[in-house]
Amino acid sequence: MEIGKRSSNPYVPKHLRRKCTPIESPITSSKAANAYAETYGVYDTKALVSELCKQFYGLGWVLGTGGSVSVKVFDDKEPKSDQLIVMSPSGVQKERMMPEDMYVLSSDGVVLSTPRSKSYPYNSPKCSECTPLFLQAYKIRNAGAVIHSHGIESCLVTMLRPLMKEFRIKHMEMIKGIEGHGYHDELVIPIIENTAKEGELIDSFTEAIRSYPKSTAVLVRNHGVYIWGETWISAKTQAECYHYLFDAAVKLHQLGLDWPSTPGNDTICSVNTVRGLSLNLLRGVRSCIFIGIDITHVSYLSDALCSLAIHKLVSMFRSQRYTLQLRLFDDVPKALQMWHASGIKVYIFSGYCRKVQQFLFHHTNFGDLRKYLSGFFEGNAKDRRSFKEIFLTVGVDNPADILYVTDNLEEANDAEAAGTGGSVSIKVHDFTKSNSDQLIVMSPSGVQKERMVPEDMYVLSSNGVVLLTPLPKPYPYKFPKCSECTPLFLQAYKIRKAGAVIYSHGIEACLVTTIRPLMKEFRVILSSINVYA
Ligand SMILES: CSC[C@@H](O)[C@@H](O)C(=O)COP(=O)(O)O
Ligand SMILES: [Zn+2]
Repeated sequence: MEIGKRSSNPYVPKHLRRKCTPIESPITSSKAANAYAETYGVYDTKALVSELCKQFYGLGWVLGTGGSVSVKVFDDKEPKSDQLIVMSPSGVQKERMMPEDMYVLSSDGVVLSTPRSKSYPYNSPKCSECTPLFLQAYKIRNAGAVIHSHGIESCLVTMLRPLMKEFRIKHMEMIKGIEGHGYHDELVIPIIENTAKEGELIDSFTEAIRSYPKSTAVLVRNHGVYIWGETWISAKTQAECYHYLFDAAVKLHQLGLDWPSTPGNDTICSVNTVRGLSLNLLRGVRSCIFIGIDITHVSYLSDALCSLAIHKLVSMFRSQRYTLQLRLFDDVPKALQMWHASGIKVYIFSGYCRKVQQFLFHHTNFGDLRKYLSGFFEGNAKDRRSFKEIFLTVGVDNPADILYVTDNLEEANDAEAAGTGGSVSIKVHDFTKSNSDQLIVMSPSGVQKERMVPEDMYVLSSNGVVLLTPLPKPYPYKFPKCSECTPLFLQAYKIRKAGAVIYSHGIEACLVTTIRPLMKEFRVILSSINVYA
């Protein structure tokens, strides 16, 4: 393991990463191994496990010191089977966990780092009793993270049919969230019998893992569930889906319904992928980027000024009678900064004279951004000569090395025809356009929704063309993909002129369709609650 060259652990969300100097010595002894166990890659994972403990406490999975969480320390130079393991301690209040409370183990279970003892009334630290079981999931299934939950649903679901050695469920959309399963698959999870001590589960647990190679969970009767995944994201996502399905089974049982025979709707078609332009700004090498600007980006003190010529506005501004500001969306300065830092030259291209362009980028809502710009060009996207002039001036051999960025699809097509390597809109909100012309912001597919930030969103034109794709994140995050719900959302926007659409997997929304399997409508009468469309 080479330590000195280690960069911050991309496996862990950015806000949890620690900035500190890595330890320089390679691991040659157990002392060095202990030193490695304190590097920031390990610290980041400790921070992640303590954050997950808090989150899982909120979900009721690790109440009363029950349950446990463990994640491998990602290291792209080591096979996963050799990577270190961070483990929550035994008998602790999970919602109060801090990174320094965590244990670090070698891949074969040797404790490399023990948390410091705390004064009375805390017990002296002890590694989780789940350790031997976690190690089996790591070893046999090559897991990247293992979660043990005491969530009440996972306990109750094993009690409904005390003689059953398996939990089975089908015809539930959330089954798709379990690795290796589709909507039409039946989910089967082994149930093992509880023992007085967690460690005594080891034989039946190991046998269950081996006998159910498709399962990524083992239920422990009257106790809880063990869940693992290739990465912490996969383990967590699956854990959420498993708990949802256990909850659904318990509720269906309460309703007197037999959950495995829940009828499905096999007529649902698979959704089409969205056609259109999906261009990621970081994909492919570009030597320079051109940004087209037009009047829609400029906000004025008074709407009445909108129709005035930009030159006049500038002179009015100079006369100090009005305030003029180039209003940019939050991600614009970030993008400019990022491109600038990575050596990409960014130019402004606009029908406005260069003086005006400079003036606007001098006075933005993020201050003077001219330092990120390499030049200003005046021209018309329709005029090929403008582009020829640009190619000559900036000195690119291949016009495809230029990325032309605009909020105007027509202009983008003109630029592309002139040979620039594609086009993408940054963002635009044109208040003059009607509702049906407005852009759509869409959450991405297969993501942890509670961790979403504005930069993770897709931007689509009103007819479903993807105009802006979020940047990819490092492992273990998946490559961005637009929501599978997109075609359905577009219908609600188009047919109902909706301003927003929400698609919920709320368990109530699911169960209400199951109660009367043959009914094609949900109706409420004589109720004090009215359902509004
Ligand atoms: C409520 S105590 C539960 C424990 O005995 C055990 O089942 C458990 O899940 C947690 O083990 P721990 O050793 O605290 O990590
Ligand atoms: Zn337990």
